[in-house]
Amino acid sequence: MNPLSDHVSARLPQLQQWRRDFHHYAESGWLEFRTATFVAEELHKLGYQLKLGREVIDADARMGLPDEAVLKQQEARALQQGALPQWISHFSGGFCGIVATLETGRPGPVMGFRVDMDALDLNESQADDHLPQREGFASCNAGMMHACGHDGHTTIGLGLASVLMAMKDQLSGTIKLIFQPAEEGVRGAKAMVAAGVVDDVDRFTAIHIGTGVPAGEVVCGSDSFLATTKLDVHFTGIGAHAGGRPEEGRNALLAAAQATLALHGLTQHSGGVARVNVGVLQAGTGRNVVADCALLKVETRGVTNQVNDDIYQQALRVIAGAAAMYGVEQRVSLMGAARSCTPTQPWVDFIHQQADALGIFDSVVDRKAQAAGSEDATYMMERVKQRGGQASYVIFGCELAAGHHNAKFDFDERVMPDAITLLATLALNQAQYGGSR
Ligand SMILES: O=C(O)C[C@H](NC(=O)Cc1c[nH]c2ccccc12)C(=O)O
Repeated sequence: MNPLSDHVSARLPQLQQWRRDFHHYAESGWLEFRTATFVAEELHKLGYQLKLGREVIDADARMGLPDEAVLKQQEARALQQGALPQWISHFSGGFCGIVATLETGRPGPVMGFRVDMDALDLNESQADDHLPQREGFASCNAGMMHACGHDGHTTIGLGLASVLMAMKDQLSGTIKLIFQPAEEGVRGAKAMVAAGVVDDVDRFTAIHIGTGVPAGEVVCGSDSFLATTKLDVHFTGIGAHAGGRPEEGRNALLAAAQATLALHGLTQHSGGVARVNVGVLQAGTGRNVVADCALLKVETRGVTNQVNDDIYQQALRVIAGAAAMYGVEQRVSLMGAARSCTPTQPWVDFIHQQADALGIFDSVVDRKAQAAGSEDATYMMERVKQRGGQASYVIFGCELAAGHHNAKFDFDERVMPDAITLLATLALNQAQYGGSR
């Protein structure tokens, strides 16, 4: 046994308790009020310096913010569910971000670690074969579910905070732990970058668990992120009597339906993988009324920023065309965005070497070929790289009960201590890093 593994092992019950609590009180993007107060309280108790809310989130750079009424109602819901009143004012109005800093007082780099805290807009399965349901920690919030593992990420962030504080005499430089809201829909990271949270970071590491990587494998420099743009489209037509005067109507429902079918055909690009998804289509108000309103929630993705931009421009033409076909108005709102981004090789090499040396992983690889998801941590990586720092994105493989974004998603909790062990090792052994900066 070594001191690090002792510290991690001693925290196993705490890790499970945190994770299951966050899972039970799942909160969607910009609404992580309860989660954020608990994270703040734990980090404060550990002795970290905290920056909260507006200090770490630029109000105007937030994308895809729920409206004022929802923010208010969800804050009240969080307080009813035990959110800590002494912290809530910092997060009020959709500012659920936290940056915890540990200055060791010894010279060394600023090491940044980023985790995300939000759930997805999804109803969790209530079937008996779904472990969180069986064990009583399935989401109690309708339409909100941790179906991507961010409950695990938040827990890994807190576990890392706890272990590093316990071993602070062996650290040098500065540790900066970033707890981000609203990763789903790629809405939160840009606002934290705009607030300057990574401007002083020399070596940046973001993480994800699962994503199809097998248990026991760690990907040290994932680079398969799709650039993406998220948009809401509002069609406004004219209502009319569907039997008596249909010709006087302008049908927003048909425009939305036409646009949806055409959008799903827009995935051809010689530059590589491109995707379009219409995840929500809402239209109309009554059976015998020509629908005067419709809403689409759309995303485009591409293997490069260029491919995504091209598909996005094509999507705008399709939307305008569908509106013209039916004589309705259309308005597009940008709801989120992320870039494709590659990690810096010297930092990937260091992570790889440290993961190998730990001996707790069956397989350590640099990258995975498959393009799959998007990530707004890419904004943070890009900023750190721009300023000459190192950045990577590490994926910890683990067994999943069902795929990401599925109502039966669940992950094997044993991935959490392994992730904490590697991340803590990067901080503890940073002096062994031989690359630039
Ligand atoms: O675009 C988003 O809303 C972000 C969201 N992000 C993730 O799901 C995280 C993720 C990144 N890479 C992978 C690969 C597989 C599953 C999940 C991911 C996504 O891609 O839908």
